[in-house]
Amino acid sequence: MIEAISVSKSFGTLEALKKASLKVEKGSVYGIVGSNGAGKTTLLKILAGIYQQDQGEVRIDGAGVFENVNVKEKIQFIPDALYFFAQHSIEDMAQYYRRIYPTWNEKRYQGFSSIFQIDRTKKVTSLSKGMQRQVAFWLALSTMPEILILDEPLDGLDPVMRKKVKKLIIDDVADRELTVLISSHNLRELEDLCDHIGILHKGDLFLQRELDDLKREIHKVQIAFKGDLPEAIREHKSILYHEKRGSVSLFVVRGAQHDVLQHFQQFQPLILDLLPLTLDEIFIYEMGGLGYAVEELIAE
Ligand SMILES: Nc1ncnc2c1ncn2[C@@H]1O[C@H](COP(=O)(O)OP(=O)(O)OP(=O)(O)O)[C@@H](O)[C@H]1O
Repeated sequence: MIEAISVSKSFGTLEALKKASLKVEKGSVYGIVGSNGAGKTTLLKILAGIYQQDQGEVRIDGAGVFENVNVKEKIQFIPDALYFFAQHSIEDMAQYYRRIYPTWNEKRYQGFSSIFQIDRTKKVTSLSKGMQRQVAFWLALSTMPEILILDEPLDGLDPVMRKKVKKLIIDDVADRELTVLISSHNLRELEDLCDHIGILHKGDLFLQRELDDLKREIHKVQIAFKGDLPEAIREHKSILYHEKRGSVSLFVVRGAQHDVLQHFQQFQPLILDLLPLTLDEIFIYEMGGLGYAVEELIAE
């Protein structure tokens, strides 16, 4: 289990992370989303034990992570900017990992060669960006990690490899309760993988929910009337967005489905549709509440 309790981190005068708290249960997949510069990488690096927090506590299975070798052996962190030793082939890197990780699984490493299909004698730094990312997953998953921390993990992978890597992660979560923390701007992808979502903005982890709850709590309403839109319809306290498209009005409203329906039905519309939002849309509307301009970003 990963726990962060009121964790803060500054770089000079910049507060990159402000009292962030989160809990990722064993076997759970937690996605961090946020605007550029929100503090996602900073948070992941603290949880992976690469940066030390200024304040607060970080615990992996109850123990501190910074400079704690026993804990770090259980964690694999794949950063957004990958690093490999300049002259090392894949096999040399594997040898390095074999020496460091007592949990290294040789059978798995050999077996993955049919998935990744890259010549193991090749120098890693001579490979393409996407191939280097494949190597990062190949090595990381061969150590049988208990915790996987991924920063923009699928960036640069082709669609087939994305699918294969996602399957490897999902299988490890199902088969051996791998705990995963992922940051990504690709919300469509997070939607496939995550059961929990946290939204970070300017160092503040301001919203955390189970993905299913998040989706249940916010709705897109398409509504049309014979005449004009009744003025009182806008009085629902949790309307996040409203737009008129011809004779149809679109509302994004936070609240329980039953309450939202009841509010709109009382005006006896000609058409009333309640639609689910994608994670992309939820992110855009929630960020809109924080002053981000949403109008030009609205998904259909
Ligand atoms: N080593 C560092 N030294 C100084 N400032 C830093 C350092 N690392 C991050 N920052 C600053 O901290 C803030 C958060 O950066 P971070 O990389 O964590 O954001 P992010 O959410 O991962 O962004 P992105 O989505 O753009 O990758 C930014 O303002 C960044 O400039």
